[in-house]
Amino acid sequence: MKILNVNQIREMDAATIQNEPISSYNLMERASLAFVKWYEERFDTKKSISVFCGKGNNGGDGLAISRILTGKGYHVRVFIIEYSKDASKDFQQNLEKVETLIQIKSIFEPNAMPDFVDDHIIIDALLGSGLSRPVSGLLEEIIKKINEAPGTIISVDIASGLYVDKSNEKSDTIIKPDHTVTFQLPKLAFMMPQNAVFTGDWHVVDIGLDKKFIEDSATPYYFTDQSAGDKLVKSREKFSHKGTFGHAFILAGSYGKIGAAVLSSRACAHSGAGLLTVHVPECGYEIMQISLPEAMISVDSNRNNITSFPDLESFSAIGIGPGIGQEPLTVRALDQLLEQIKVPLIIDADALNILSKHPDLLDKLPAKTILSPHPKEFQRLAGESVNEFDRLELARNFAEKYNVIICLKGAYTAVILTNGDVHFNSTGNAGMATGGSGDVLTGILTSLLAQKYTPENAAIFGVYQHGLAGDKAAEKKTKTAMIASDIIENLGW
Ligand SMILES: NC(=O)C1=CN([C@@H]2O[C@H](COP(=O)(O)OP(=O)(O)OC[C@H]3O[C@@H](n4cnc5c(N)ncnc54)[C@H](O)[C@@H]3O)[C@@H](O)[C@H]2O)[C@@H](O)CC1
Ligand SMILES: Nc1ncnc2c1ncn2[C@@H]1O[C@H](COP(=O)(O)OP(=O)(O)O)[C@@H](O)[C@H]1O
Ligand SMILES: [K+]
Repeated sequence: MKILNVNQIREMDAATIQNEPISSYNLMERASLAFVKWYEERFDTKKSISVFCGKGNNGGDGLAISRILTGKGYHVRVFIIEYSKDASKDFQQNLEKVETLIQIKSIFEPNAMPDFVDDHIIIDALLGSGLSRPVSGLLEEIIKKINEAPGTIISVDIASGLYVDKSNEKSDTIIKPDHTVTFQLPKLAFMMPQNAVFTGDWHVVDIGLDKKFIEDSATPYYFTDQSAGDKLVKSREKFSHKGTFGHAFILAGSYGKIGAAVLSSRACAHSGAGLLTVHVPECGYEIMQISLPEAMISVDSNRNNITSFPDLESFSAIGIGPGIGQEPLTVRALDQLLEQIKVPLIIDADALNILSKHPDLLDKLPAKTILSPHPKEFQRLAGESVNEFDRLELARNFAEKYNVIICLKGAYTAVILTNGDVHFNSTGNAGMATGGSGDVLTGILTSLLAQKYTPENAAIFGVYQHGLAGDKAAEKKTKTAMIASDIIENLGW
């Protein structure tokens, strides 16, 4: 699924109106019906509803939603916030239809806000994608009061006060919804951890906007939903043999961190690689043999750390980093590996930290190497950023500069390709915020590279499957009880 910017969203609405053709009033009706369908599936008529409307098209949606919900037997109160004399044409048209049906209260000053009872729904239709400046004055006061109110807040399209595709200031006043019901496509703002409280759980509803326009729109931003994820699966042919699926090679672990080697190797084996060799320090030999009899073990001459590696000739892809530490001899081994490698590579964890401390190594990275930093590792690698939009730009520049693919890990892991395209992942959950989850991802990515997925597809698909396995694990064990091994148990496609 594509993520478009605010201008494209406006053009997409206009293209739909022109090409379908449909009147803007009827498009608003369709959007409002889609919102109501979503609402009906979750809330019964017992809960009373207050709809807060601005005077643009987002407010117009609010009016149409109020009318449709009233028609379905919901108890709806409507408040129009009179922050401006002007109103959009479709707002005005909807107002005329609603006035005869429902009592509307116009609010000219903050103290005119109603008192709310606990079990109450607030629909936020103050401002939508048309936000052009931070909210102030009456609107700001109203938003503060709504945020303090008990009950459930649902934002129409986007929380009022939140920009679609750029960073807000920390001081901005923005609705903090429990849910956002957004039209047609997810918004870039939803991908940023800084905006989690300003999106709540967000849901995309289809309002039939111009598919051709969306197809033809150029954007660097994509969302890997189920249909995008499913398209990337490579099937296992009937006459395939273990040679077909490559020989993965993982270098991981140090004294006290052999678990990282176990987790990444097990994830690799469970992601379809034909053969797997794991290189560990001597202290990891027995642990690895017992934990994963399916893998071949290559043992370092050093007891506690990785200081060397075997001949690389027979391997089809290499993953390095989980738990390796940053001892000088390990740094040297990584340097030598970068000199010799001729197959796809994924670099994670301590290997990334080594790159941060030895930036000269960055120039040795083979084209399309995958780097999988969490935000802290990325900061060490590329430096500070003032907000998450800025961090994303930094990552895009870094990916282009070094010709690498970055999996910037988080709730919506951003897979950043060498051309600057960003694929945000849809799967995964907070149960994965537990030690070892990242090691599991390294194993999956090494496995997919060994199976000759392109580095781009390996990164997008691997991140997607990692999150999906995490979701299955959370379903079975709960987010609290699941551990990284449960992600491995639930791999498979
Ligand atoms: N255009 C269309 O065809 C459709 C639009 N839809 C709805 O329309 C919304 C966008 O509508 P609009 O473009 O009218 O935008 P808004 O409803 O977000 O309102 C924009 C208006 O508010 C003003 N404004 C912007 N920032 C302000 C601020 N901080 N304080 C006070 N006033 C401010 C603008 O100058 C403009 O007049 C979408 O979010 C969606 O809810 C949907 O009905 C679907 C179809
Ligand atoms: N809240 C979350 N929602 C979805 N995925 C998450 C969340 N928290 C962590 N993850 C995922 O779990 C993994 C954690 O990786 P990392 O921080 O490297 O962990 P570790 O170093 O412990 O292995 C990443 O793939 C990340 O995307
Ligand atoms: K809104």
